[in-house]
Amino acid sequence: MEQPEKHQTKAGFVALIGAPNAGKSTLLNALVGSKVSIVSRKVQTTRALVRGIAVEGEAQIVFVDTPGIFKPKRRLDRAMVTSAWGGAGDADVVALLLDVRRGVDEEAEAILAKLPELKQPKVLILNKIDLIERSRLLELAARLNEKVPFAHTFMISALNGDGIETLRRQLAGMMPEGPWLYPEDQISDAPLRMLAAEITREKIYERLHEELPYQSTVETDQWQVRPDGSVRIEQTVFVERDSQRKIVLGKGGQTIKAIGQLARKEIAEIAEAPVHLFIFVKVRENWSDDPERYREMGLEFPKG
Ligand SMILES: Nc1nc2c(ncn2[C@@H]2O[C@H](COP(=O)(O)OP(=O)(O)OP(=O)(O)O)[C@@H](O)[C@H]2O)c(=O)[nH]1
Repeated sequence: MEQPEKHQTKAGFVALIGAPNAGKSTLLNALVGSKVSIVSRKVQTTRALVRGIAVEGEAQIVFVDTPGIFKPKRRLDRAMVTSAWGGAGDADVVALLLDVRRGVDEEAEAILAKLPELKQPKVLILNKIDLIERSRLLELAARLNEKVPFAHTFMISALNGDGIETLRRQLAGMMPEGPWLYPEDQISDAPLRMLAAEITREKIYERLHEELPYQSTVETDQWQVRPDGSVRIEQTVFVERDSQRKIVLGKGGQTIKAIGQLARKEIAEIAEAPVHLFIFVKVRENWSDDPERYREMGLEFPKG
């Protein structure tokens, strides 16, 4: 008889599904312990699949951070939703993350109705427990488990870390046996240039969320390591109209300069090198109907 290996490794994928603002990015960062996904108070900031990789004992857990699932209207929204469900279909475990304050609203109902289509084991993660009373929490957990048979229910606060360790341990136990999928020290396989674009986009949102709702996208065109070890990065911000370009530039270029300074600091942290950042702002009418922009974001271009 074959001896079982003493230290059998495990590895697999966990798809995080949830309505916008449920706290997916915050949770991913807490689980992985490093900033790999963009956290923002604005909804729908996560456009592409960003993976964070956590290691727990002998297990490697690869998290697929899905864009918020909501009712798609525009083409870009539809691409995000398709990408979210696609990511879930490939995963070993599907984790539904809910904001306990919002309870079972219309959006949660829509997700719950679709969950049975997925074959994988499902877990329920109730987030933001720091914001509601325990009795309401237990009632919500019971109600949700009546709707969908979840393998586990976790109650956590992604923000203050409550329940995170237990969640990571249990998920690790659910991973299939097999060799690790990524090198041990790797926390994200999202290319650095994509992360850099996300960071700049985050700064634009923080600064201009009133004036420029969702009508911009950022791409990293150049990532050049120089002989002194510093990195020269060129990025383009695409907007749809010249009026938006003026807003992004600001008076005498003040706005883009401020955005660039903030972005440069954070990009230098992930690049672990000094960064020279050059940002260009271009008008591209209907960029949200251009297949090439979708490829850059790692999304399928939805037809029609
Ligand atoms: N009080 C509290 N706030 C939280 C908790 N988790 C997340 N938040 C907040 O909820 C907001 C949304 O969190 P995100 O992580 O950006 O949400 P998301 O689901 O990733 O959103 P998208 O990427 O836009 O789909 C942020 O302001 C977080 O700080 C929590 O456990 N408690």
